[in-house]
Amino acid sequence: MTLTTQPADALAQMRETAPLVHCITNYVAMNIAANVLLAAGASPAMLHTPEESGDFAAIAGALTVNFGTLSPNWVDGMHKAIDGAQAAGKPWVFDPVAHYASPWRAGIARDLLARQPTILRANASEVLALGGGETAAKGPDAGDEVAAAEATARTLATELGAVVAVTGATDFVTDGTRAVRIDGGSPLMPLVTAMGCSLTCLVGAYAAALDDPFDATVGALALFARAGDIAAQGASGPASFQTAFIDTLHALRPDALAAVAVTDA
Ligand SMILES: Nc1ncnc2c1ncn2[C@@H]1O[C@H](COP(=O)(O)OP(=O)(O)O)[C@@H](O)[C@H]1O
Ligand SMILES: Cc1ncsc1CCOP(=O)(O)O
Ligand SMILES: [Mg+2]
Repeated sequence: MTLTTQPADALAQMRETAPLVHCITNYVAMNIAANVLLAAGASPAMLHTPEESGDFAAIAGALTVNFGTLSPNWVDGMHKAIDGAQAAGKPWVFDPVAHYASPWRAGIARDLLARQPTILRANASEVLALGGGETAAKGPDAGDEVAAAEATARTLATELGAVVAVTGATDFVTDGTRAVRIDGGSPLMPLVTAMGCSLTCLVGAYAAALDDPFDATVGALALFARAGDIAAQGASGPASFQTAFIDTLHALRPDALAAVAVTDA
């Protein structure tokens, strides 16, 4: 097995650490992502202004950068936050939401990728397009299967020296050497906005608590997969699923993660 720290132990460590996570995320995601982190056992802070983002990133356990709702002032705040995190030796996670949506956004994605993220978390269409591939997607929703993006993810991980997580019905995580697939979750997950953005923030929480960013990423994705399975059982649609999902994150005990299928790829 590729993992040194299994998802159950990773969850216990993350909760014991209760890491402060500096999340630069979009207006759509701020509320649900903060609630996801609190329910899972981390401590979120959603702030982005360049006047303070560098100082704050240095005192947080990890930084996450998601550019879903972008403006020039935010871009400045992102770069200052990355400066602060890197100077303090803290990991940072990049979520390039719909980076192919406009030439301006694509250029900013290239600039941020050049800043050496510790972890890249994206859906299959975003990963495919980062590798120069064709995608059917135009906005934040994926239009491609994870399997179609696995080879690109391996190449990107090696080129960037980062962990790359491609999410969808079956998630794929690689650092260029190790690779796993994670099954679970629910088809209701892509029907709730900002689930991926929330997951990116949670990956940051795990990266703050664990030394190995690969194990951290797999741990966070395994928690989402298991919580998605459980929450879907009592949900009648996307809205009740969202509520049940946050309740499940709060109630879930580490030993429940033994049921998640994490297989070498
Ligand atoms: N069809 C599906 N079945 C099960 N889980 C899914 C499905 N689609 C997405 N997920 C899960 O939803 C979460 C968000 O992933 P995804 O929808 O790919 O991100 P994004 O919201 O950025 O497009 C991940 O935990 C992923 O595993
Ligand atoms: C709908 C939307 N529009 C801009 S950002 C955003 C949220 C995207 O969230 P996710 O990538 O998690 O689906
Ligand atoms: Mg997304």
